[in-house]
Amino acid sequence: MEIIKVDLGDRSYPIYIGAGIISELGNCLKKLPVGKNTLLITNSTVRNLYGPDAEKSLKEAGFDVTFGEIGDGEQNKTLATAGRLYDLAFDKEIDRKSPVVVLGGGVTGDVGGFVAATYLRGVPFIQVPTTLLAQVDSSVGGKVAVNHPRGKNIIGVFYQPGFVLADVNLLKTLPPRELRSGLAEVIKYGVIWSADFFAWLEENIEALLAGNTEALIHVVRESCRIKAKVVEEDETEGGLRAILNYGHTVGHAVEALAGYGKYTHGEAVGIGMVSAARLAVALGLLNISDLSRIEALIRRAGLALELPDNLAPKDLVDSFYHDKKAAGGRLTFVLPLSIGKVSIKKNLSDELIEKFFNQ
Ligand SMILES: NC(=O)c1ccc[n+]([C@@H]2O[C@H](COP(=O)([O-])OP(=O)(O)OC[C@H]3O[C@@H](n4cnc5c(N)ncnc54)[C@H](O)[C@@H]3O)[C@@H](O)[C@H]2O)c1
Ligand SMILES: O=C(O)C(=O)C[C@@H](O)[C@H](O)[C@H](O)COP(=O)(O)O
Ligand SMILES: [Zn+2]
Repeated sequence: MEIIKVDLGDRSYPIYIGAGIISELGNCLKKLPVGKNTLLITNSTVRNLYGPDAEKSLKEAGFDVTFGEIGDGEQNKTLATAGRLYDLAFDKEIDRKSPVVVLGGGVTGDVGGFVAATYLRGVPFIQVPTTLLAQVDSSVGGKVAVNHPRGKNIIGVFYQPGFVLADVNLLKTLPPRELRSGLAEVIKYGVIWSADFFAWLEENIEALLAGNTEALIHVVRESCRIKAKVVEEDETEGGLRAILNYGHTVGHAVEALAGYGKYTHGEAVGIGMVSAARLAVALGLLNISDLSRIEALIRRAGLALELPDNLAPKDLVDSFYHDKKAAGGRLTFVLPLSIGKVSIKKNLSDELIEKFFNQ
């Protein structure tokens, strides 16, 4: 089992990475000063697949387990779902020492984490990510949230987990579409931070798509290492952390406008990364050959490059103004300057953005 540390003072925590380590969940939890009464939040799909393994490990380590099951899909990442989990937590006498263990993809992690952060003003919280996207991104860094009908992750807080346990063996049952979706966030790290990692992905994308264990461990490790560095420097997105939002201004707009669940988060981010890279080329910030490499890798990952045909440019641009990076009515875009380097642009005129997305 490998360990990557997220260094945040008294909110520091380990990310455990390996193949076949779900059996260690209970032992890892025993190291923390928590009570026995555990709420295990998962969805119907993941409960059938891995609920028994997680429950067994927790029980063998002496924990009592209550399952909190949510519906599968982005459309369930709502305050109503959180409300049902609060009711269950109350009924099961979850107290300030009771660990909330979240077993699932980013949807379960975000809504379960939001409940852990807000119930009793915060109870211990553990992330057991079961999708590639959740292992490389959503389980790390403490952004927890639910959606508003008009915008992604509009209601949320920063709340770090006690640890993250990423078992890549769990990815063996992941539908291919979800593996591809996770690769979008993986490619993001190459573009925003590391030309070497991007080049490694160009070499190994087929192995990843085939579910090769060593390749998956490598991407989970490298992605978590990069995300940890960014979060350590800027936990609550005062500045640098916005680079993790590369592709998300357009991506979040596509998800919300198409109706939650039509595009996966990764699919929408893939389209958003291409749009932002093309905007960077139009502004003379990025050269065409880097754009071509970004487009080619996203295409090879099996992801779409183009915005949906039926999406009205005006609706798209309007939704940019609700992006969390927008402030004082001004839009912010994360634009690549080269592979491995991005810039957070706050001074782009509204006219320029409107013209670009209307063409
Ligand atoms: N908090 C953050 O920093 C952060 C970062 C990135 C994304 N997100 C959020 O994460 C969400 C997307 O997460 P996601 O892509 O994991 O989607 P998801 O949670 O909906 O999971 C995708 C699908 O895979 C299924 N699944 C999960 N694990 C499985 C497994 N091991 N085997 C088979 N099926 C499995 C799920 O039931 C679901 O149907 C979005 O809401 C996005 O906004 C948050
Ligand atoms: O951790 C971050 O910071 C990110 O931006 C990671 C993103 O991949 C993730 O989708 C995040 O939830 C988006 O954040 P938001 O603040 O734009 O909702
Ligand atoms: Zn994302």
